[in-house]
Amino acid sequence: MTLSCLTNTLGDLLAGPLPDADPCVSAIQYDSRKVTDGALFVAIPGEAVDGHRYIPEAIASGAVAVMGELPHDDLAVPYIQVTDSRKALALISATHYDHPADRLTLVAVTGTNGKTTVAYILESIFAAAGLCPGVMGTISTRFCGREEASAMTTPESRDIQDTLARMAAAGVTHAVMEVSSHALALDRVAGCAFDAAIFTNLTQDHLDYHGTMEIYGEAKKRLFEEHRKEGAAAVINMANEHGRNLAETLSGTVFTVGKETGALAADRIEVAIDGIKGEFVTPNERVPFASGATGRYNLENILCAAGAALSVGIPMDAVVRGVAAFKVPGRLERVPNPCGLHLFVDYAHTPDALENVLSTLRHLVPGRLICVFGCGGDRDRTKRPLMAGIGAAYSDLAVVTSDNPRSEAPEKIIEDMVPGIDGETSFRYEPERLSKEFSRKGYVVVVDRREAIGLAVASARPGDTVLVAGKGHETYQIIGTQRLDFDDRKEVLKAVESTR
Ligand SMILES: CC(=O)N[C@H]1[C@@H](OP(=O)(O)OP(=O)(O)OC[C@H]2O[C@@H](n3ccc(=O)[nH]c3=O)[C@H](O)[C@@H]2O)O[C@H](CO)[C@@H](O)[C@@H]1O[C@H](C)C(=O)N[C@@H](C)C(=O)N[C@H](CCC(=O)O)C(=O)O
Ligand SMILES: Nc1ncnc2c1ncn2[C@@H]1O[C@H](COP(=O)(O)OP(=O)(O)OP(=O)(O)O)[C@@H](O)[C@H]1O
Ligand SMILES: N[C@H](CCC[C@H](N)C(=O)O)C(=O)O
Ligand SMILES: [Mg+2]
Repeated sequence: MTLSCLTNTLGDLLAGPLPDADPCVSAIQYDSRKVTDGALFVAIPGEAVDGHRYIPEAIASGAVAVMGELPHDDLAVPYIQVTDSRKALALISATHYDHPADRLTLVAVTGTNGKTTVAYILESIFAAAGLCPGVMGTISTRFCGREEASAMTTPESRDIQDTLARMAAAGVTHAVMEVSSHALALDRVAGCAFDAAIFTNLTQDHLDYHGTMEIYGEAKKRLFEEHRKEGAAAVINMANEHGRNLAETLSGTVFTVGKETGALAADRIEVAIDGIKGEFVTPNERVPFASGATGRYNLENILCAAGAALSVGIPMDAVVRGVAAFKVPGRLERVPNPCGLHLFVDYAHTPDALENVLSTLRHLVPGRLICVFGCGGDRDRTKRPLMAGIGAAYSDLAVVTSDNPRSEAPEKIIEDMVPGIDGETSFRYEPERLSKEFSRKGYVVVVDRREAIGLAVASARPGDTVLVAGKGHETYQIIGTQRLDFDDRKEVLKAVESTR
């Protein structure tokens, strides 16, 4: 495609005169390290570094044109100045890949918690309907039997368009994307128009990036205001106040879920440790359903996915079969063991998620509840005491440990957490003083996650429950700049083996 075919779509984003030369562009890159012969390099002023610095490197690697925000009149290749590099990158990428979003039925899901789960449920529903699903999200990008582990929940715009084009070429008919608030704030989904957009919930996370809950909420709202196709439904979870407010303020088609008088609700719900059953209620019918996922919050996820599926024309019987079949790795994943313990691994890494998963287990399992958890480094610090408070309040024993410390000192992260624990109701045990017979509700600090899991398992009696929270499907632990092999599911089993 020629450079002018790409720049034609930029309209108001153009900030300077277009160059006379019109080379053929074979690829678009925003990272100079990936530039090869014939590429257009888009320089992004980032938070860590300024992409404009890498223009010489990109040209040396074969870039035939460059786009960026700063003025440049001295380059060896044509230069296009724009007002917003990220937005321009998204629009030209959509053009370069020939608008793959238009060749698929594309559903987006946003919200603080539940995106990955909803994406798995929708994938299962699409498959049950005999369609060919594709998914882009936290765990992986997968379609037509291929699966690539994800580096990000929502990739950069160019990579989204590239993946959607590969999906469409492979025969994917229905794709679902998790859309993070970072992606919305950084225009990664500009150039995508969705056939349905789902809102799960909005609770505290990512304040390190967004600053306030209001700004965080505004970022999420952009999905519904800017990225829906004409007539596409906003599928809104009415079980929380943010959802109810959003449903009121949005124009266009709003498909509410979880409200008795709405488009889709649930009735006669029974929540047990091995799953949920009940009836879907629409204005026209009542249909029984069952799922192997448990917890009220998963009922909300099921309703969100089912609502989106119905809104894009999937029949109810396929919805019910898809809901019965889905499984999400690392989300209340049971670890079978020979010791009579109830062992679970879950990805709860926000206060709301931890509260939901702990209160679910609290109501459904007998015996004592032991929870191992930490907080990620280089992420929202203000959630640390809140998570610690919740972890200790709901558990008989909270084992406070490290998650992914990243560049922070693990001990410092724990220092931020511990003040959130109510010392009146939770006794601080020293690790060496803790025995299986601990009788007072309390907490213990063990910085090393492997040792923390070992202590939790060693402290449990048959019939007790151990929840290892925060890392779910992750198969690594990030300490400093090292990414070390670490899988909570394997670590729990190893701990069981060594205490037998
Ligand atoms: C806060 C955030 O999202 N940052 C993203 C942002 O980084 P940035 O603006 O700091 O970019 P930068 O590193 O300064 O680089 C600027 C430009 O120079 C380029 N560059 C850099 C070096 C070089 O040698 N050559 C070169 O061309 C880079 O490719 C980039 O285009 O743009 C980069 C390029 O697109 C992203 O890689 C980076 O994601 C980082 C890795 C990240 O950790 N993001 C997380 C927080 C994130 O997005 N998470 C959400 C999930 C959140 C949730 O749980 O809901 C996600 O969607 O994954
Ligand atoms: N609807 C929900 N409401 C509250 N908590 C939830 C909900 N669904 C899942 N959770 C909790 O949040 C955790 C993360 O769920 P999930 O991976 O589906 O969310 P996500 O939005 O994709 O998260 P991330 O942004 O980190 O990728 C789960 O392990 C569970 O503890
Ligand atoms: N997408 C989330 C994942 C958090 C996972 C948790 N294990 C942590 O490292 O904090 C984030 O980057 O904030
Ligand atoms: Mg996710």
